[in-house]
Amino acid sequence: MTHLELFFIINKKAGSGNGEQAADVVLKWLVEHHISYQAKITNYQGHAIELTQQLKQTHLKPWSDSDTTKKFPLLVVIGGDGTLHEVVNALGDETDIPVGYIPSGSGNDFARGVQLTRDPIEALQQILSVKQPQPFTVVHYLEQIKQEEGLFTNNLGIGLDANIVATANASKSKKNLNRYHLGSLSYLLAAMHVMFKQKGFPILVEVNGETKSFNQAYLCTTTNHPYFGGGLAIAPNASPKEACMELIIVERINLFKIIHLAFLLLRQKHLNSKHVHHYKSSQIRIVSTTPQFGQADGEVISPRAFDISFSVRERLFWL
Ligand SMILES: Nc1ncnc2c1ncn2[C@@H]1O[C@H](COP(=O)(O)OP(=O)(O)OP(=O)(O)O)[C@@H](O)[C@H]1O
Repeated sequence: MTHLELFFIINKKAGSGNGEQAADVVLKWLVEHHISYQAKITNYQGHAIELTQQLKQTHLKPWSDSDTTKKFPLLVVIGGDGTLHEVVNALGDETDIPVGYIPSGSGNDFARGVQLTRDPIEALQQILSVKQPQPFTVVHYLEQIKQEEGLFTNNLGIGLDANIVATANASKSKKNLNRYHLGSLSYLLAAMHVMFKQKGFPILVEVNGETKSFNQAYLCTTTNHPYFGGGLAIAPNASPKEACMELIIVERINLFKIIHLAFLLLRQKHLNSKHVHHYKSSQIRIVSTTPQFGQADGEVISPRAFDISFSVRERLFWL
């Protein structure tokens, strides 16, 4: 018996097939323990948005409407950061509808950021034992030029990190590596390629009442928790439990210095570099006038200019 009515959204393709493996063990465990559930499988990019919107119409409800005499309908995502991103955005302002999560992507940065186990059965048992959701910070973004808005759970980057994700997704090697469950290696290959190709670009930043301009930005990432790129601690002190986000700007420097900085990043010492600028705030605006790739939670935004304002929101997760 459980106090929850479970609705799963499953991306079997996440993590080069990890999603399918995780779903198999989780659903088998539930059957063995006589716990009923409903499961919906995503068939294409964006499908998790549609499935969440359907469930919102029919079953899901805000935690404030929970009734102790009835099972609470809980949406649980099995997939990676991109699938979670779609679900959180489909729920939008309804941040009081909790989301459970069983991470099974390749990067799993959100799971790292909220210190959630990456063992599917442990994550499931945690969901079943929890009695109420807990709030975490997510970040709202509004891009003024194209009038687009959304939420991210991890980070939104303009420049290098976005270029790496776009290059990896476009590469033929990703498909081949995915066949051998080595999808993450395609990001490393793309990083080595793009690190040298990414040019500096001008940005303007408004943060904590000050306006700052950078002529040669290289990486410009706003983040909700420490990790990006599958466990790299770009903002080691960021916390999704605090009502603020962090902005990291790295300037374009020569190749030797970039390589040195990459080693500092691996040792979480990069914030000491004079080429790395670090801000913490609950509101940030970034203007980037030359077309650059963007990425939100690992989902690519094709090259464009950005005038983007960030603010923090509280959202409930069932973790
Ligand atoms: N059946 C499907 N076929 C192809 N793509 C899908 C399918 N279902 C979902 N997707 C898309 O797959 C993309 C990647 O999913 P997700 O981010 O969950 O996995 P991942 O990239 O392996 O994990 P992470 O982001 O944690 O590294 C998302 O954009 C999602 O919309």
